Amino acid sequence: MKVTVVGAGAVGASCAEYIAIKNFASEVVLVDIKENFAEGKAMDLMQTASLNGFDTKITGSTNDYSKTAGSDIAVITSGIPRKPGMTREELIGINAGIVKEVSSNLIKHSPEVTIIVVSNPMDTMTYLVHKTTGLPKNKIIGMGGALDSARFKYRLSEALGAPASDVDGMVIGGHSDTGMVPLTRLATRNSVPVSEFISEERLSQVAEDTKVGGATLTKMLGTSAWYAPGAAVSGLVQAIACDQKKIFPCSTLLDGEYGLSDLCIGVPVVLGKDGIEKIVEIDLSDAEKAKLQESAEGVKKTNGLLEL
Ligand SMILES: NC(=O)C1=CN([C@@H]2O[C@H](COP(=O)(O)OP(=O)(O)OC[C@H]3O[C@@H](n4cnc5c(N)ncnc54)[C@H](O)[C@@H]3O)[C@@H](O)[C@H]2O)C=CC1
Ligand SMILES: O=C([O-])CC(=O)C(=O)O
Repeated sequence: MKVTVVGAGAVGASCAEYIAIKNFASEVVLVDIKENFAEGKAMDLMQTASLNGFDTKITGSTNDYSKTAGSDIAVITSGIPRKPGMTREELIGINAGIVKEVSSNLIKHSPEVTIIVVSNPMDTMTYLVHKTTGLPKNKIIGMGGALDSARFKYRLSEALGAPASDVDGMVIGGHSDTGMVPLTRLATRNSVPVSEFISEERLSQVAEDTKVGGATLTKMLGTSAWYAPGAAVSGLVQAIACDQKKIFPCSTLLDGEYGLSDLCIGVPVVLGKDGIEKIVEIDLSDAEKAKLQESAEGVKKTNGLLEL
């Protein structure tokens, strides 16, 4: 299993590290445009192999895509992150050009690749990768919901005074400060609806804190987060590489599912060796449907800024 990670910055390197530590891939190739940067990150990570006990071979390349040839999975993290006070949508001007170029380069050398898109604004960048590569829709996956759901579980665990491992919950919709739809109605603590333990008011606060999870960290760190994003990407890569058939909310091209079409947005999907093997349509309440619809309108507005 060969995995390419484009962008050896904060998220790309974190993602490569988690993939290596989980020890399921034979090879990870890091690519960056900055001279010797990916090579340096790869060397630093390889020097953790004996310490962390993994056999994955990590190499780096300065924009030489021949080194990525035959990749099974590629992750696109190249592009600029936001600074405090910015929205993800404001990154489109620079990141669209980068994502377009990177995805074209990837498929030249790996025509069968499955691409996971991370660069923001992620739902729109995922749509752009469809338009650029023409890959089948099961092979293009946007990562946002896996991270947002992890943040939802973190906030739920805080509110419940319970470990995150005792909590389950999912966030669908666009990966934006206003577009996320945390499914509070379906969140559980060890199979018991969380509404049995906390008030509606507290649950609404959990949902609001979840939606601004990325912005909150950007304000604290001066740039956006990387540990949880890297871990979330590694979970998607592992599900595909190991054919796990796990459900994650991912941004995928919709064609009538949830009453939406011609956009990529976060909905639950089954991930396995063929990438997105199924889009799972769950019964949403009228209020949840309305929120998803509103979120989709936001994503479509951002898609409208693309020069296709
Ligand atoms: N979808 C999600 O849930 C998340 C998305 N992000 C997004 O991921 C992206 C990366 O974030 P960070 O790693 O924090 O940024 P970073 O600045 O640390 O790393 C980005 C890297 O991309 C490289 N790069 C730029 N243009 C390139 C090109 N044409 N080819 C190859 N490499 C290129 C840069 O040299 C840099 O090393 C941002 O757009 C950020 O908003 C970040 C966290 C979560
Ligand atoms: O907040 C950002 O800009 C980066 C991101 O998408 C996240 O951490 O959720």
